[in-house]
Amino acid sequence: MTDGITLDGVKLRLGERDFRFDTRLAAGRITAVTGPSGSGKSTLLNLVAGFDQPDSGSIKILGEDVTARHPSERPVSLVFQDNNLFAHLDLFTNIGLGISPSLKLSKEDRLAISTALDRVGLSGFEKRKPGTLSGGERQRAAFARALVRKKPVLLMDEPFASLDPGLRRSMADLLVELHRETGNTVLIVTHDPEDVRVLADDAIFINAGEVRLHAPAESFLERHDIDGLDLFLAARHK
Ligand SMILES: Nc1ncnc2c1ncn2[C@@H]1O[C@H](COP(=O)(O)OP(=O)(O)OP(=O)(O)O)[C@@H](O)[C@H]1O
Repeated sequence: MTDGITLDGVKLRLGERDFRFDTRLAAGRITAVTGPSGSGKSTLLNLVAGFDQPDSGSIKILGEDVTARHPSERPVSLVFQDNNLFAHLDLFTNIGLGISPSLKLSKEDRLAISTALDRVGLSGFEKRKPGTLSGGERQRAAFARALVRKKPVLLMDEPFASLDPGLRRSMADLLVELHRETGNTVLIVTHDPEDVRVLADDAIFINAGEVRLHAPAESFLERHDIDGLDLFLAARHK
């Protein structure tokens, strides 16, 4: 197995909470990140993205040690809950920033932005500011920005949480399509066992700051011997 993301002896304390991650995630696979609220799912993504720094241990992405690297220098795209969209810039510009922080955009780049907006169903929204969009539209805009960045690692924190079931499905299909095209390494935080079934190659279950199970999606869904996992598997997205 080629390593996509490795957390080696990573320890971190945030307030009163301790986290320990010793995990290797295979390259080129979609891994669902599950666990109860407050267990450490977002913290795991923040460590990989570089928004949280481990107190000890190291983090590698595609074999390269990124522990000391600034978030902007890590080969990752993010779709996080707050969408990280700039309120004063229109959607076209927000997505363009995903390609070039100085907004030096070639003709191909501009075409890629239009195509990405089209793929997430936001054609015609180019001039809109994030504040004029619904929560689900903002999530889709964040997804479009991840599409144009073409980084080898994609980190998604509940990216479909504000979408209705129809849109969830089409965004999930788009993610799988993108993954087939690029072979990127995807971590997706979800509270929905259906996402594990439909989207994921592998799944991990985090509880109280540690990975308690890491398994291929199919066998993950059949496990009944892990504390707290039954509750997750019994959940149905409303
Ligand atoms: N900067 C911080 N200072 C203190 N505590 C923090 C900090 N960041 C996170 N925590 C705590 O660490 C725990 C894990 O947070 P995290 O956001 O990783 O959980 P999660 O599994 O993503 O939860 P959810 O499903 O609710 O989004 C929570 O109890 C949270 O309050």
